Amino acid sequence: MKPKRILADFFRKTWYVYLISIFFHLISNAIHVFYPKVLGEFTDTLQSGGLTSELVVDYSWMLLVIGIGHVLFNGSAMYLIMYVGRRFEFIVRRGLFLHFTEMGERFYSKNGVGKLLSYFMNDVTAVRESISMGVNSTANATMLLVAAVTMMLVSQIPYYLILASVFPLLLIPVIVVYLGPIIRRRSLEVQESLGRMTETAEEQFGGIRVTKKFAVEDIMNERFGQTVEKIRDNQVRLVRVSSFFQALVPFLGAAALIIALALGGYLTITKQITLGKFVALTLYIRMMMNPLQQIGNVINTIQRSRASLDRLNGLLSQRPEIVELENAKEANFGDADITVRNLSFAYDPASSPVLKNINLNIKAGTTLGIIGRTGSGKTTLMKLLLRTYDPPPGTIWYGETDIRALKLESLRTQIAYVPQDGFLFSTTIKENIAFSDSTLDFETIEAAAKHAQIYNNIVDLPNKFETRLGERGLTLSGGQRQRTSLARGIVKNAPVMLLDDSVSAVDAITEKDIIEAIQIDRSHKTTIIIAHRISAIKHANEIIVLDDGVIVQRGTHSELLLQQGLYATLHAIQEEGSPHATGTSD
Ligand SMILES: Nc1ncnc2c1ncn2[C@@H]1O[C@H](COP(=O)(O)OP(=O)(O)OP(=O)(O)O)[C@@H](O)[C@H]1O
Repeated sequence: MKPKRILADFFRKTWYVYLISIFFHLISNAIHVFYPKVLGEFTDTLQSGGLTSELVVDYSWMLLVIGIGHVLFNGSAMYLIMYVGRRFEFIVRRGLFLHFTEMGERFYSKNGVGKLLSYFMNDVTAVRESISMGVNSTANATMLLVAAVTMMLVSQIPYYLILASVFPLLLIPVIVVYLGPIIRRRSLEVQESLGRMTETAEEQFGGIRVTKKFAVEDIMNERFGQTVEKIRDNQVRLVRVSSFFQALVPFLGAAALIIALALGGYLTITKQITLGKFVALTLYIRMMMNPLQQIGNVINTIQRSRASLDRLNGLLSQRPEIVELENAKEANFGDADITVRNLSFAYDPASSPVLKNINLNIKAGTTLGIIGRTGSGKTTLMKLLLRTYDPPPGTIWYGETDIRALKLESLRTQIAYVPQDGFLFSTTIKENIAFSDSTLDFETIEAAAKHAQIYNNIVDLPNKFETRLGERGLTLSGGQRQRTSLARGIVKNAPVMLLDDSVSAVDAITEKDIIEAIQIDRSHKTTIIIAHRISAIKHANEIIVLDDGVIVQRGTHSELLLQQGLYATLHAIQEEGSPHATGTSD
């Protein structure tokens, strides 16, 4: 896979805007460099006593035209460059977002939200600034420098005088080669510490309620303070070297001016050059100082933004780990059994497997219950059935097709997945429920809310289904959120439904109502239910008990109760006081 080169791609699309802008800069500078020449001629005319009031008016007009022409073309050139700079931001941010949506769970486990936000904010802005300012100032400054040197040459100022005056400026490239990599390295450190700060801030805002409840604000402040201090330290290291560089450039410009004044002054006094040429020379050298300063800034900014550009290119070059086959098939789960064959899976090849040799056959239209201790691999199995992680080839089959041969989008539209902590968006409850299909009619949404036992809570809210979550602090309780998320899964009416401990936050009576509703709703559709409470799965056609990644028991509720094992133990604990607690079964 070719590494991503966002800047090259962008320039390929927008080169003509830059060309027009550079052309405008060219005209603007071509006009501007007449300024010292006109003033030099004016000085000579004044010195020779030939200055008349008509000539004063003519010179004034010339200077006015030079001024207006310069401003007009320079302004237009700047506008164009700024405009494409903003387009760059827009295109890259959109591209980044698209890229993020393609990345899998493993990517998000490794990269925190804060770090990803910092790519969006800091890095994109750094690159945009450098290309806007960089192109503008470099084009402007280079042309002005070339034009100023050319004008000096054609103004019959002696070459040795020009060479001696501009000599200090020739040292700039040498300094750039030496300091550039140092600035780049330190900028990378700054960007990385900024990323860490955003990450910490995001985490701390997310966990602020826990922080307050544990009254550990001081510890959190201290932790956040450390990330900010790290930024400060890195910034200071960067500023030290970049300020030195920025100061050095005008210093060399000033040295050039001193040589021009001393040597040019001597030649003027000894009548080897005219006063007009001396004035023009000093004005040209002065004129070169601004562009030199600009070039100094630009080089500085470019070095810094190269660190950001490398980060962005590196990020965009990462491929999603779950890749669809070229000839991937549409999923059609209407009457497809789900088969799991010899499935073993580890999140990290270096660590021990989380699932070991799992074998299952879930007949189309039946219900499978999964129970097991925490950390036994239940959610991992769900994730593999959804292919949010890639199972080994040939281990999970929908009908006759290996899951890896299915189109990802069609696989996931055929499955309704309801996680334990379903995320709700800051939009209306109706939109949250109809998340998979915004065209759903209201009756369907209402029916799903009723099945999920959340309907009565919703109609009690100020705007019922149109109530916006998050607005004016309106939030739902944990159980209400879970049931809304369940309604979102039910409304999808998918051939396969995966409920991952989706009724854990409701009371026993509500759970019973929900399970009954789901049983009716999905009587001929495949449903897999993970639960910690036996009451949520005991109706299933088959129940498996997972322990440390292994299926240790399987059967129906009554079959499992007859076996001595984890299931009966769990049942006894949950039904304390019932006959199972004393070791008998029903
Ligand atoms: N993204 C991940 N990367 C690495 N290890 C993981 C990841 N997700 C889960 N694990 C590990 O895999 C094991 C099984 O986790 P899993 O979430 O499947 O268990 P579970 O049975 O669903 O647990 P619970 O009942 O608590 O939800 C655990 O040891 C967990 O630490």
